[in-house]
Amino acid sequence: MIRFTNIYKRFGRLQALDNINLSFPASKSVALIGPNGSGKTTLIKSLLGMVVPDKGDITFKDSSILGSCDYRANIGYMPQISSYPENMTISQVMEMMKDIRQYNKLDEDLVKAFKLPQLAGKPMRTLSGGTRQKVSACLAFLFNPEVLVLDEPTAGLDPVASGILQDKILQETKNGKLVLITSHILSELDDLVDEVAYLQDGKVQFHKQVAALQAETGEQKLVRAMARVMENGGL
Ligand SMILES: Nc1ncnc2c1ncn2[C@@H]1O[C@H](COP(=O)(O)OP(=O)(O)OP(=O)(O)O)[C@@H](O)[C@H]1O
Repeated sequence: MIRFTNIYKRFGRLQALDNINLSFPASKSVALIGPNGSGKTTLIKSLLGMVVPDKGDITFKDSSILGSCDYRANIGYMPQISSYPENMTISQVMEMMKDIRQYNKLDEDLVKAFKLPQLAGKPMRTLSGGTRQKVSACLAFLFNPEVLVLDEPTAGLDPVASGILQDKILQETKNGKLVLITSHILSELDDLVDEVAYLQDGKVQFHKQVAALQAETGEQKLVRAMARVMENGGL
């Protein structure tokens, strides 16, 4: 569904993405992991059109997205740090987004599960970090996109909210969507992701099915499997 081919991105002297080749199919949930500064957010932003690669191509359903913007309606994005019109209330932000976006069907599962209607009148500037994250999650899923890009989605969420979001991710991959997740909390990715792409210094160290990783390392938990991979200097 999404393919990165020979993607390079440089910021000054720093090679943030260094010949990235990755392909992600529909109906899968994929973890993008790697140390701080390894290029995960830059990769995500290049898919979203927020960073323009120096070289290479990115395709969505076999069509190049570079220089195009229509495909963005098919991607829901939950950023690591969100920025909203701070004086608007939650409901005003949601209504504004509905006015801007084209959509066939709204998906309000998370809006209901997070009980956002009860908070609808609160201005964005007054929200706790976790509630802001909930608003971001609701907006990412609201327009029923075919691809979801979630950057550190559970950071700041309490365990109940985290569980609700994880269940939603599992349900949507079953419904045929592609979900790309970055997270440093590997324990939260257990039972959630089907594949892992590991980046380091802007390069893909490996991209594997979780089942293959578990079989190769003899470890069921992602955190332990990843530790084995590091010990062995990559598989
Ligand atoms: N706009 C920019 N200008 C200059 N350097 C940038 C810019 N964006 C990212 N970088 C640099 O590119 C490298 C990759 O950053 P990126 O945010 O993609 O890493 P990351 O893997 O998402 O890290 P983290 O886990 O900390 O979120 C870092 O060294 C970062 O400082």
